[in-house]
Amino acid sequence: MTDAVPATAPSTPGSEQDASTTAELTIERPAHGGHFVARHEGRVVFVRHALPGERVRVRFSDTAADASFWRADVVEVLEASPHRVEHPWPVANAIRAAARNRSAVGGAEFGHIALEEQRRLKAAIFEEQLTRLAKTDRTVLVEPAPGESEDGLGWRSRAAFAVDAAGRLAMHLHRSHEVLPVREMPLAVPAINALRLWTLDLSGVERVDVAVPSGGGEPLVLLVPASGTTPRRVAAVASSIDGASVGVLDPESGQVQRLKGRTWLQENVLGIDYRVTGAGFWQIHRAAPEALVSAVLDGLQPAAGERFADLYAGAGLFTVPLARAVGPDGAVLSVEGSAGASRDARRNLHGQDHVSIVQGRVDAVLGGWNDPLDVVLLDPPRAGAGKKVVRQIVAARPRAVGYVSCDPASFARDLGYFFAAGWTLDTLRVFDLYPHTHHMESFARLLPPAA
Ligand SMILES: C[S@@+](CC[C@H](N)C(=O)[O-])C[C@H]1O[C@@H](n2cnc3c(N)ncnc32)[C@H](O)[C@@H]1O
Repeated sequence: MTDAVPATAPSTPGSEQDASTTAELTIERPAHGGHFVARHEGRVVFVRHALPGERVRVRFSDTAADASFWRADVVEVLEASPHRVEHPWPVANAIRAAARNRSAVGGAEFGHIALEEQRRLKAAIFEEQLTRLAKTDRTVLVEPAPGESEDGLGWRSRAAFAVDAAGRLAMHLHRSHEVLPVREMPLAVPAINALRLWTLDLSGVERVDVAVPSGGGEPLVLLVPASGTTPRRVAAVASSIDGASVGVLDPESGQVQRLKGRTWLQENVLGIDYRVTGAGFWQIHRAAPEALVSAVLDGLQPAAGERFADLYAGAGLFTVPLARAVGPDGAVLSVEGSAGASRDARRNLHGQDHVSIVQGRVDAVLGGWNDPLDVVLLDPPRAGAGKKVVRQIVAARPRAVGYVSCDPASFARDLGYFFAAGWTLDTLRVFDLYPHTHHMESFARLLPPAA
C-alpha cells in the first residue's frame, strides 16, 4: 500500500518523473543531511523542509527511474507538526518561496523548526548514525553554544555571498548555481549586517567572504573578482565598503592581496590571542572556539610533560592551549595541510620550542613520525579521518584520543574503526554550533583497550 497520491499522471515505467511532479506524503523520521524520510510508491524519498508526523505536498527534485531513493522539497504543509514555526529568514523560507513558484536560498534548512526541537532531532540523528555505522547505542544530548541567543540567530562570524548579474549581494539556491539577491542575514553576527553590503554595487565581483573576530572587532571583507574584472573596478568596490578591511582573494591559492586595512583577523579565545589570515579556517559560530577548547581541555586533561598530537590543527586553536598545558617539558606535534593556516599556526606558536608545526597531510606526517604520543587530538574536515589515519593513531598507542567532529556520519564510521581495534567511546558531547541548519559539532574521548 502506498501513502502517496501522485498529483499528476504517473510516469511511464522506467522513465524519469517530471521534476514538477508533486505528491502528498506522510513524513516518518529525520535523516542525516537535513532530510526527512517518507515513502512514495514503495521508494524512499528524502524530503527537505518537513517535520516527522507531518502530511505534506512535495515537489520531486531528483527522480531518476533507477535511483534507490528520490529527493523532494515540501511545497505545502497539509497537516503541520506542533514544532513547526515561522521561518526567521524570509528568503530561506522554502515553503513561502514555493507558494510564489520560486526557490529559497540554502543555509537555514531547519529554520522552520522550533529551536528546542531542532536539538532533539539532531540528537536523534546522531544516535542513529552511531547505531547504524558504529553499531553502538548511546543517548545523545545536544548542548546549545555558551551564551546562545534564545532565537538562535546572530551567531555566524563568517559568511560567504555570491553576486547576481546586476551586481547585488546574493546567495545560492540549494544545490544550484542560481543566485537570489539577499539583504540582512539573520544568522550572521550584527557586525556583518552592519556593513550593509546589499546597498553596494558589487559588479565585477563574483564572491564576497566576510569574517568578523568572534569577540568583535573590525570585519575583513574578501572579494573574488569575476574573470576579466580590472583592478580599478575591484579597487572601486573596495573603496565603497566602509568600516572593514578589504582584500582580494585568489580562491585557487588561498592567497589574499591587501586593498585596505589588514589581511588577517585577531581572534581571542579564553585569553589567548590568535592571528588568522582572511582565507584560513576558523570555527564559524562566535562561541565555537571557546566551547570546543573547553571541551578538549576538560575531556583530555593535558598534564605537564605530556606529548600531544593536534591533527588537522588549522591555525592552532587547540595547539596553543595544549602547548601551554603540557609546558616546556612536554611536546606538541601540530599537523595542518593548508599552507596559509600552517603559517598562522607558526605565528601563533612563535618561540615555543616544544611545539613542532608540520605542514602536510596527516597520513603522510604520521607515517614518518616515530616519537611517542601520550594523547592524540584530531579535528578532521567533514569527510572524517578514514581507516588509514585511525590505524596510524591506534598504532601510536596513546593513553586517550580526543575526536572533534563536524559530521556524525564520518565520526561514527571512524569510531567503528577504533572499536575494531578494541577501543571504547568514553565521553561524548554534542554541540549545537550551527542553529537553524542540520549541522552539529561533537567532541568524543576514546580510550584504548586495557593493557
Ligand atoms: C575542521 S578544520 C579544524 C581546524 C582547527 N582544529 C580549528 O578548530 O580551528 C580541519 C582542518 O584540517 C585541514 N585538513 C584537511 N584535510 C587534511 C589532511 N588530509 N591533512 C592535514 N590537514 C588537513 C584543513 O585545512 C582544516 O584546517
